[in-house]
Amino acid sequence: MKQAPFIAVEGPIGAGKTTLSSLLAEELNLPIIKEIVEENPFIDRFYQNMDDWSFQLEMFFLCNRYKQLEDTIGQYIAKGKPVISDYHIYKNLIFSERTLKGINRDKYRQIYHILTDDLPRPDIIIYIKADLDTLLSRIAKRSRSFEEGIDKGYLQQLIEDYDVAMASLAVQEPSTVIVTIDGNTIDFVENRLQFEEISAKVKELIQ
Ligand SMILES: Nc1ncnc2c1ncn2[C@@H]1O[C@H](COP(=O)(O)OP(=O)(O)OP(=O)(O)O)[C@@H](O)[C@H]1O
Ligand SMILES: Nc1nc(=O)c2ncn([C@H]3C[C@H](O)[C@@H](CO)O3)c2[nH]1
Repeated sequence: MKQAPFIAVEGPIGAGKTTLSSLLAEELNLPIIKEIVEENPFIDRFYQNMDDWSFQLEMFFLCNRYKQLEDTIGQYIAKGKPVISDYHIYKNLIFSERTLKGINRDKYRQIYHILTDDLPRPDIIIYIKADLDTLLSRIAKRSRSFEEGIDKGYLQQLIEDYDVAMASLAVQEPSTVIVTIDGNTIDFVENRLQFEEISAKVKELIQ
């Protein structure tokens, strides 16, 4: 593994990406890139009416993450500095393939590839897998107003989409190391020992 790895934490909604990446950033003394959530002007409306708001929402996420990734490249990756992010840019495609339809989906896919195909990809992906009940209880625990009443079918579909996407990334980007964590049984929030096992594994990979 190269000396200055680019690490991304991924998984479906509420899997614990921000929590785990923040803990790892602290433990490994890494700068962290977090996705923008609260400032998103479309997210409330999207959860109320996905058909009407998905294109605006997906484009907003894509533009934001593209800009963040450009900044991350300039500040860290191009300078050979390690960095951890609580998402992989590929998540745009995972969500948009599910929420968009027809011509909008085709156009979005093209824009996604134009913007991102030449950008560096993470060296390590930490993929947190969790089932529907676990995600629903974590989402409830976090208690964001716009996620109240989140559609279970949508969440279940995303769980499956993530599995397919990770398998496809393993083929598309064979040099990327994917570390899969069972978010149902591993409690990296309350159980220090379990967190340390994860951080030891990441340390081993980046040394
Ligand atoms: N493994 C875990 N064990 C116990 N609690 C957890 C675990 N992972 C996350 N949590 C809790 O679940 C909630 C959601 O976690 P977090 O916000 O990190 O998820 P996320 O994947 O970043 O969500 P989003 O997809 O919305 O960005 C938080 O309250 C967090 O403390
Ligand atoms: N549709 C859609 N596309 C995305 O790229 C995307 N990224 C995150 N989210 C949702 C999940 C959480 O509710 C909340 C915070 O992660 O925003 C997304 N929703």
